[in-house]
Amino acid sequence: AKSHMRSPLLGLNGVAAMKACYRRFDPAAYLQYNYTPPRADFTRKDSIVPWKLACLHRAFTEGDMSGELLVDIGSGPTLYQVMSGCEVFSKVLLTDFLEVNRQELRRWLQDEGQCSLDWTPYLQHVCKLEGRRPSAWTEKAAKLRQVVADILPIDVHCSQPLAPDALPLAGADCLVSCFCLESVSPDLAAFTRALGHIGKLLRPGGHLMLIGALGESYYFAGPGVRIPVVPLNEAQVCTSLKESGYTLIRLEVYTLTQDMRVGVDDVTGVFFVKAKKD
Ligand SMILES: C[S@@+](CC[C@H](N)C(=O)[O-])C[C@H]1O[C@@H](n2cnc3c(N)ncnc32)[C@H](O)[C@@H]1O
Ligand SMILES: O=S(=O)(c1ccc2c(c1)CN[C@@H](CF)C2)N1CCSCC1
Repeated sequence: AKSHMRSPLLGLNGVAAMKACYRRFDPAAYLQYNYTPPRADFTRKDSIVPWKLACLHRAFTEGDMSGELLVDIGSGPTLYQVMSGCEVFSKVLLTDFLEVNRQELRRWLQDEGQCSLDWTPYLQHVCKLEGRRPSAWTEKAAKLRQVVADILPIDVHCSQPLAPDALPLAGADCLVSCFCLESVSPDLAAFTRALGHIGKLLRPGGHLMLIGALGESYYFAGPGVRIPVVPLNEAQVCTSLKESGYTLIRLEVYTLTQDMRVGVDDVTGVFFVKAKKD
């Protein structure tokens, strides 16, 4: 009977249970679910991709950024999140908890082919935002391959998420993190703690670009791979930022249209935060 079917995750603490879920994360499926149409439809003005890429472009190019080192926290198998930043920072570090994701990134960066997703439309769109002709995407791809210095293991639940020698003593000049913290934390307290842990990687006065899901309680990272998510609202995001030593510069919210709700998760909105470390 069902009753004796105890979940193998029971008995683990919340963080350990989340880590057990991630052992089944399927990069190719994840990319297919989230980074192809209808969610990634460049022909539609109201699609979420143009909105997110525009938020990142504006945040990186409005003139208040300085320094050399940008670190992407929980990169996963995706690169869109550093396509604007790679023109502003001379060194970019990508990070993820899973080797399968680090491998996916390495495959693209070493241009070995067999990538799970073609990032060209994303590169072309960011070129357009920069006032360049879309055919400059090959130069942007080369720039990205040139500035990404490494792809490192990370665990945002550790008080020191990266290896001790991964960053210069002063820390990173800028962090970007997309759909990571709320997707890897068992509850709001763990989300806020993780925000504090990554804050320690950032120099005072450095910027954090945080993108994440609002109102999401689960998502699928492969067929039958259901991963729990901390459902957040805007107020909780703002409170967690303040509690973790950041000053909010801007919060923007995108509410997903009905046709963007494709069954791979129950996300209702996406937030974009630009903040500064106190
Ligand atoms: C929902 S995906 C986000 C991927 C990508 N940043 C994006 O924008 O789509 C969450 C990522 O967090 C990673 N992750 C899981 N546990 C983690 C942990 N404890 N610390 C840091 N990253 C973790 C996963 O491997 C996965 O790549
Ligand atoms: O905002 S998305 O639709 C998106 C992208 C990624 C995710 C979600 C939503 C919601 N579930 C998250 C689970 F962690 C992952 N988007 C997909 C197209 S490109 C820009 C990002």
